[in-house]
Amino acid sequence: MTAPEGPLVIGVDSSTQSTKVLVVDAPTGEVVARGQAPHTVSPGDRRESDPEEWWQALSTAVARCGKVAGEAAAVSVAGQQHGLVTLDADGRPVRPALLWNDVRSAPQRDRLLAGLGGPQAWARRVGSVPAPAFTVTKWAWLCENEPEAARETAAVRLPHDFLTERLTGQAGTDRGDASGTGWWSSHTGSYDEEILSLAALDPALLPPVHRAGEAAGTVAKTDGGFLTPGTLVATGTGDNMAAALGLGLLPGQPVLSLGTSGTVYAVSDRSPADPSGTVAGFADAGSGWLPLACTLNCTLAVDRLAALLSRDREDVEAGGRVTALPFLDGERTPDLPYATGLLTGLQQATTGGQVLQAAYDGAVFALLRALDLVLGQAGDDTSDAPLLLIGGGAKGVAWRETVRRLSGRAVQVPRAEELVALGAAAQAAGLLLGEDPAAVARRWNTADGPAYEPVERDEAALTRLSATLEGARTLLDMRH
Ligand SMILES: Nc1ncnc2c1ncn2[C@@H]1O[C@H](COP(=O)(O)OP(=O)(O)O)[C@@H](O)[C@H]1O
Ligand SMILES: O=C(CO)[C@@H](O)[C@H](O)COP(=O)(O)O
Repeated sequence: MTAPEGPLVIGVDSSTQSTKVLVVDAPTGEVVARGQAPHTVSPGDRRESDPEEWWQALSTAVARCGKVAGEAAAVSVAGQQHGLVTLDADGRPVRPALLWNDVRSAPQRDRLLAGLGGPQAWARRVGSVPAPAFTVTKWAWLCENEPEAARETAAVRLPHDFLTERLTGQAGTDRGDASGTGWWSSHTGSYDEEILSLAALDPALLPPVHRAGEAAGTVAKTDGGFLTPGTLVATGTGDNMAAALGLGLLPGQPVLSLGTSGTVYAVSDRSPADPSGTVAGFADAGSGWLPLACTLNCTLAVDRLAALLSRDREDVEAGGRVTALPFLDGERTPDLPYATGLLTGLQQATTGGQVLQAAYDGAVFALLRALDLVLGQAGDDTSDAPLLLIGGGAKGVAWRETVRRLSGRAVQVPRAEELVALGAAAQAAGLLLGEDPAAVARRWNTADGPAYEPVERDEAALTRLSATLEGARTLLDMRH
C-alpha cells in the first residue's frame, strides 16, 4: 500500500485521562474526524498507567475517526509530559509508567537537589529545578524501590517517545518533552552527563533528540494496520508544548490551561532559569522556550469536591468566608508534595455551593500566583494581552468566571477544542508542507474565540487565600 499524499494529517493527544485523535485538513485546519479512548490511572498513592493501554487507546481512537484516518499523509503524537516509561530489550514495558502526578519520588527529588548543589545549580544547569514530576526523580525512585525493574530496563522513554517509536520502529524524542526529564538541558540543548551519572542512568538507554521540523520516521507497521505504512511521522512533543503550537502562540500571549493538570505558560525567546523552582524552564517544540508552572490539582480535584457535595460542577454560590486549598493529590505549585486538601472558614451559614466555589478559587489561586513568575521569566510585556483559557475546564462557566474574578484580566476562550491534538496536527502539517507548525496553526485561526472584558479583581478572596496558605504551611508540609 502506498502512503497517501494528503491533504489530511492526524494529531494525537495522549494525555493523562484519554487519547484524543483529530483528522485535520492541512491547508485549512478543518477537523474532519475525531476519536477518543480512555486511559486507566491507578488510584490511591500510585499514579501509574500501562503504556500498552496507551497504544491500544491510540488504535481505538484512530479507528473511531473512521476510514478517513487511513488517508492521512502525516501524523504526530503529543503526550503527557515527564512520565517514566521503562522498556525491556524487546520494547515491552518492564512495569507501568510512573506518571507526572505521582509524588512518591519527593524524597529522591530532595536528594537529587542536594547532590548537584541545590536548586540554583539545577536552574543554572538544565533550566529547571526538578519537581517530583520530573522523570529524573522517578528513575531515582525506581532504582531505590524496584532495583530489579531498573536493571531489566533497556530503554527509557517519555510517553510520546514510546508511541512514536511504536509507529516508526525508531527511537527518538524532541527538545520540548526532553526538557521535562531533568537530564536534558534547555540551555545547552544536550543531555547532561553529570546529572545522568548522579541519577545512575546510562545515557545509552536514552533516545536521540530530533531537531524541530525533522521527521521521526514513517509508519512502519501497526498491529491492527490502523495507519497506512509509509505515512510520515513528525517528532511529536509534550502536551503543553503541543498546545502552545496549536495556538500558534507568540511571545507576550499568556495561557492558562485547565485539565487534569493546571498550567500557566507563555512562549519566550530567552532561556528561563527560576531558582525558586516555581517556573520550569522548558524548551518549546520549535527553537524557543516555554516557561511554565503546573499544579497537580485542577479539574479532577474540583470535580471530586463537587461529587462529595453531590452538586453539579456549575452549581456554585458566591459569599461566605470559606477558603479551600484543594491539594488532594499533594501539590507541585506551591511545592507541597505531602499536602492534603484543606478547608477553613466554615460557618453555620456556609452553603455547599460556597464550598464548591472555594475549591475553584483555591485551584485558580495557585495558578495565578505562579503566573506572574512565569511572565517574569518570559520577559515580555503581556499587560494588554488577554489570558487564553484552554483545556477541558475552559468549557465551564464556573472556571471561566473564577479566572476572571481572581485575575482581573481579560480572558479569551479559543473556540477550537483539543488544542494539544491540534498542535500535533499542525506539527504533522508543517512536516508535510515544509512550513513552521506555529505559522500553520496561526493560519488555521485556532486562538479565535469569545473574549471577556476584565472585571475588578477580588482582592479580599486573594488575601484570604494567601493568608490561609501561609498560616497552614506546617500542616501542609506534614507527612501523613
Ligand atoms: N463542560 C465542561 N465544563 C467544565 N469542565 C469540563 C467540561 N468538560 C470537561 N471538563 C473538565 O475537563 C477535564 C479534562 O480536561 P482535559 O484538558 O481534556 O484533560 P487532560 O488533562 O486529560 O488532557 C475533566 O477533568 C473535566 O473536569
Ligand atoms: O506535568 C505537566 C507539565 O509539566 C502536566 O501538564 C502533564 O504534561 C500532564 O498534562 P495533562 O494530562 O493534564 O494534559
